[in-house]
Amino acid sequence: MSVTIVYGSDGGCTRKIAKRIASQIDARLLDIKQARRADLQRCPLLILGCPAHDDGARQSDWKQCLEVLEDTELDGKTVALFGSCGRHNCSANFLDALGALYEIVAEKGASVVGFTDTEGYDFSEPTVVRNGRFADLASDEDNQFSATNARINAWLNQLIK
Ligand SMILES: Cc1cc2nc3c(=O)[nH]c(=O)nc-3n(C[C@H](O)[C@H](O)[C@H](O)COP(=O)(O)O)c2cc1C
Repeated sequence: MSVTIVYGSDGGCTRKIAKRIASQIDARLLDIKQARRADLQRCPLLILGCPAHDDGARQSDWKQCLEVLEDTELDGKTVALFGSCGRHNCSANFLDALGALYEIVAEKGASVVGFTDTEGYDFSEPTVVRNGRFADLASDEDNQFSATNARINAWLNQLIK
């Protein structure tokens, strides 16, 4: 299956996770700064990666380039989301950036796959929880980086199915 991973990253954590995911599946890797609508449009499985920055806001490149995603036809497409986040003083908005991306792709008719159990995470009010689970791969690179590989594998198993 053709897979495209589009990510944004300020500090490199999300890029690192994107590379780990790409190394396990046959995926094309694109920074959101370089992505064009056709890149997002032509793959059956689109994976979007975004860290939480500034009180749960989307990372800066995702803010600037969001129209690429907004202009893409996603009806009937399969989309998976992943994010890196953390910082002890951010637990109230842990993964909010992903919640906003989830809303955009779901409203455009995409089917979101790859959910993660919330057990073991430190958070209070995440907007990306759906039916009691994170609607994405949630990586806490600041506090729980040793758990990331196992979380990637469990999430990828759902996507590959
Ligand atoms: C300026 C700044 C603001 C952050 N704000 C949040 C936040 O609101 N919520 C959260 O869960 N994590 C927050 N974090 C933690 C980052 O999401 C985490 O370090 C992530 O791995 C960074 O990804 P990147 O290296 O790909 O940019 C923040 C980090 C920084 C540097």
